[in-house]
Amino acid sequence: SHGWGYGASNGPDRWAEDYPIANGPRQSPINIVSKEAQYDPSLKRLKLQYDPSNAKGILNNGHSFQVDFVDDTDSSTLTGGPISGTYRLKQFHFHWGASDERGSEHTVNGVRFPCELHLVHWNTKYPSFGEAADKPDGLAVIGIFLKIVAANPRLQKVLDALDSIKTKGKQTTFSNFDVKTLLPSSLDYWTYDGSLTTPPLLESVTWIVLREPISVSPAQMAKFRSLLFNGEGEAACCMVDNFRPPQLLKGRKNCTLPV
Ligand SMILES: COc1ccc(CNS(=O)(=O)c2ccc(S(N)(=O)=O)s2)cc1
Ligand SMILES: [Zn+2]
Repeated sequence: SHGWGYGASNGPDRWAEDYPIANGPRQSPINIVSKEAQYDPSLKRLKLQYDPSNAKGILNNGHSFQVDFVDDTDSSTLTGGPISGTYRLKQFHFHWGASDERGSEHTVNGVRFPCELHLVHWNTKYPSFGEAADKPDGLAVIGIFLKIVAANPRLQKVLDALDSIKTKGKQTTFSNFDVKTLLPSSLDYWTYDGSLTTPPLLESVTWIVLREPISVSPAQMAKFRSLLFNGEGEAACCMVDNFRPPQLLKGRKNCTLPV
């Protein structure tokens, strides 16, 4: 397996060999130090509108699984917050650990969560996602922590679909899903300029990390861990620990809290 991954031979510590930007000035994720976050009165509140009919499919991409959205209109968008203009929802996916004490990519005051949800949006000032993906203001990703509390019924529809995409490359239709149901009650956030957390590690992401986690149960976490990194018929390798650890700030403002 020569491609990048999360194993000893192809994991985050070796990505710089094929993707030198891994050592760049605005890499993600980072550790968020809440007391060092500065207020920025110019920041607005997040405005999210998601149309359930835009949900298209669910795919095991060999690194995580993602739910893809139709993004040819402005019906599922992110506006406000730290960004200007309109960003369209492209997909959402998760990162998680082999056990509950790790799994998130961002950390808060050194605390790791068992899972982190990423809602990936692209700037409509560019003609397409592919065109936006390598621009400094091209993407905006909302990060939401999952915390072991109780079962989250809003996750169930996603988790129930995992049985049919167990191995790399498998996908199935996934329609009529309301992303708003995955949001916590507060949309307070930290924000900073960063990158994709997987290769190609493009430094094109305005990160918006919500302060309030959503809940997940141990049984639901076991469902995430039932996925496989490998393709059908290959040696089984559990899809776990698919997270990049926090990267150096390199002079960036730690984070800026909303008004
Ligand atoms: C131009 O070629 C390209 C451009 C972009 C990609 C990445 N694909 S992607 O946007 O779905 C994401 C990867 C990682 C994400 S994270 N964990 O930071 O939210 S988002 C691949 C090929
Ligand atoms: Zn991600």
